Amino acid sequence: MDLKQYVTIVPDYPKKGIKFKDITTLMDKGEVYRYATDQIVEYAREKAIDLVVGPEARGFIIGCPVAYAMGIGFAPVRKDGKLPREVVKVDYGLEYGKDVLTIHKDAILPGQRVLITDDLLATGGTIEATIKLVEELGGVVAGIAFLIELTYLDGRDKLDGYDILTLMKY
Ligand SMILES: O=P(O)(O)OC[C@H]1O[C@H](OP(=O)(O)OP(=O)(O)O)[C@H](O)[C@@H]1O
Ligand SMILES: Nc1ncnc2[nH]cnc12
Repeated sequence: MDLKQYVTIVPDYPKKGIKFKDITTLMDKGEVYRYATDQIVEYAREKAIDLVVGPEARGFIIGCPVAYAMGIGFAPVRKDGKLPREVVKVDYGLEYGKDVLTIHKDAILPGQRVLITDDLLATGGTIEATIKLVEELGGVVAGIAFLIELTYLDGRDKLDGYDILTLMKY
């Protein structure tokens, strides 16, 4: 299936010069959303994943159905102040701003093989920060899966040494 036809490109959102890749027009078509999810599930099975971790908010959209299909857990990475118990934190930058990401301290058991999911790899700041959180808790980043990779940014360089699946490149 050609997934790209279901992604809508929105110019100058949320800032002038950004070509926003809107995946809602992929997600709202059940067979297309399932096809994309199934590709990531297949990858996660190959990597013998124990736990899926995804950053707020679009990492949840990709990661939760994968975790459900595999019968494994999902641990959310959230922006500062959103998780109710003890967290570890990291600062990060992204294509159009910067922020703080957090994860619950007990979200990952040491040695668990983690799949990190997100909709899109841009500068790589979000996933670089997510990797730091997973590794700080003793998790092993066994794979990273995205729907979309923006190859005109250098996100992949930040993730050097990690195994990456991307379903679409722009
Ligand atoms: O590779 P990067 O430069 O870090 O950019 C990619 C990140 O930016 C977007 O999330 P955003 O922070 O806009 O949050 P949202 O999912 O809550 O909209 C996107 O969903 C990725 O998580
Ligand atoms: N160009 C883009 N489109 C959609 N989400 C993004 N997150 C960071 N850059 C993005």
